[in-house]
Amino acid sequence: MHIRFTKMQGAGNDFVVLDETRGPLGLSHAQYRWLADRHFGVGADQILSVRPSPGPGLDFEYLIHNADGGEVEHCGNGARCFVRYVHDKGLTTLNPVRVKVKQGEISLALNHDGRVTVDMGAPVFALERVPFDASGLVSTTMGNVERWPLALPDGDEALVCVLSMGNPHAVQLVDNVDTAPVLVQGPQIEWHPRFPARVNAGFLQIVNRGQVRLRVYERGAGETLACGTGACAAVVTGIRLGLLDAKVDVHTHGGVLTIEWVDTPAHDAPVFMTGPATTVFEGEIDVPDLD
Ligand SMILES: N[C@H](CCC[C@H](N)C(=O)O)C(=O)O
Repeated sequence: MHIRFTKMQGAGNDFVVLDETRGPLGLSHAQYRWLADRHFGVGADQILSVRPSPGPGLDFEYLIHNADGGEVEHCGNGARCFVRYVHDKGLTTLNPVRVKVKQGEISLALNHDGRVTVDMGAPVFALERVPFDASGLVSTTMGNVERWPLALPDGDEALVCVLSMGNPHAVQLVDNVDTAPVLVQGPQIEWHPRFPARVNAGFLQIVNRGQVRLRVYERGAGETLACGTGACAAVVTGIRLGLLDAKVDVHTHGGVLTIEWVDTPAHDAPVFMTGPATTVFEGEIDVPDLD
């Protein structure tokens, strides 16, 4: 299948963006995996599909597939690239743009400084909605959030806060992201049996109440240079731990994301993320028939 695509990146998290507004391409999971492959395909952390509005009050639908081919609920850096794409391609002049994602609806706005602000929706802490199996575990509480001891191989343990930003996240505090065991614990946490849908593993270093450093080992993609939903999950966690203020700059290997969240008694206020979105190149490619 011959397809056109746009390569984009948001804080180094990179994407192949497909225009499916005239109809779905009908790609298989194996073909998504091939497109994301950095040796045999184009190379990307995720594949984003732009689809027409599914109904009233919505301007577009947005599908996300991880590099491993699996479809997921949400992608924050991808959302910023999405709104840049639909404006640059002349698919809309609306600003903000209301978009249907698997997990719900989000609002995306292009700012005058070229950055993009996304209403990422509210975090979800109900364990069954992450989902996280806490059976038999005893949590400890810090600030007003529970931390769960995850048993890892070789007697290791990670103390994680779990939440959903539409997609699942497990966030732990580390002294220094540069020396944190991201590439060892990352896959161990991603595939931990207590996460039946797997999970994105965040490693959060608090610099001060307005600055953090973050590395994320992403479900279905491995460590990425930045993770938008991961940045939201990390800041929400830090605020609930009592360690962060309501507006935080998240320093990732790929750039800086600004996250804003005002905690309320119900902890259900929306999270706002602002950051860059850049088109790298346009291309076309023959995708092999793969089931
Ligand atoms: N790997 C994530 C999806 C992409 C999230 C990330 N790229 C972002 O910017 O939020 C998951 O499986 O839930």
